[in-house]
Amino acid sequence: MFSTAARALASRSLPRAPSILPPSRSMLTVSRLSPSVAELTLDKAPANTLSLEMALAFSAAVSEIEADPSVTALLLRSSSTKIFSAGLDISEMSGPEPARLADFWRAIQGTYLSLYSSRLATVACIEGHAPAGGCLLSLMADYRIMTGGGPRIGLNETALGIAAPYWLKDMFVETVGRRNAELALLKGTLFTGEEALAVGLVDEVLPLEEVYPRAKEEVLKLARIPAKGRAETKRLLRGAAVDELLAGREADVAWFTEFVLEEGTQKGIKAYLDSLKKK
Ligand SMILES: CCCC/C=C/CC(=O)SCCNC(=O)CCNC(=O)[C@H](O)C(C)(C)COP(=O)(O)OP(=O)(O)OC[C@H]1O[C@@H](n2cnc3c(N)ncnc32)[C@H](O)[C@@H]1OP(=O)(O)O
Repeated sequence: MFSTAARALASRSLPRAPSILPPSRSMLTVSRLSPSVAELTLDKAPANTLSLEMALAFSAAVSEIEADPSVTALLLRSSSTKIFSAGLDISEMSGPEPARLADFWRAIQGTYLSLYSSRLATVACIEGHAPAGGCLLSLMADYRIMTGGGPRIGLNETALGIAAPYWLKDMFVETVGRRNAELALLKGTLFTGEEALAVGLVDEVLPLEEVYPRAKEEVLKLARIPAKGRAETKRLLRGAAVDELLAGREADVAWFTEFVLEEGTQKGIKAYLDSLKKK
């Protein structure tokens, strides 16, 4: 059964990410695939990491697209075929200034609140790697199409000595099932496209050159489903999860900041960041 609050959610628009900084549009591009379908391209070299500014720009772009009533569907992709998104910008969590760290997490929550609760039909076109926060971005979509072979997707937070927040963990459990999620989360598994398909983390796997054309075909198809019923169904499926985070947003910020600022966590994050830079 859905809570009264979750039902109420269905009849009002959701709060968006806080406007801490003016969103920069240079990290994202928005275009139209058709009069009713928008395409949002992550374009922040080299790895489409989610910094505070990128997270705010992402939520602002989704809100802007949604504000146009003629748009019913959204395709999310990366300008790079190598990396969809390398997840959260780890330098935001290494030796952070506490107030910025808290704003950073609010902005990350905002990406989830904006896309997971979106009225739009959404497809993620995952041509390259999508670890951790990259996997989060794709999990928020309604349908995921990924390249087979090389790129990896999954929640590898434990490998960094951190943990996925409960709302990301919940979305992962909902998608791949309890046992698959436990196995993957505890080990920090990153899946190939084929492995991800086997556990239900993605919906289709194709050779690289076929991923984007197929993603376009799917989003154009989804755009033709009557928008009102689809949006209402989505709210019924996801409203309670969104509502839970809305009710406990600051408690989640406190959990994140305390965890990240701990000395042991800081050591692990710094070592991981250094290993990335030394590659
Ligand atoms: C309680 C806390 C809960 C917090 C939840 C956190 C979720 C997260 O998202 S944490 C971030 C997890 N992300 C990763 O572990 C991915 C790390 N990156 C990689 O494994 C690789 O970059 C890649 C497999 C995605 C791509 O490899 P490739 O060889 O093509 O590129 P690189 O040379 O490694 O990267 C290019 C460039 O980008 C920098 N970089 C990559 N990822 C991140 C990142 N997440 N944060 C900051 N910077 C990143 C990398 O250092 C390179 O920089 P330079 O060109 O300056 O060397």
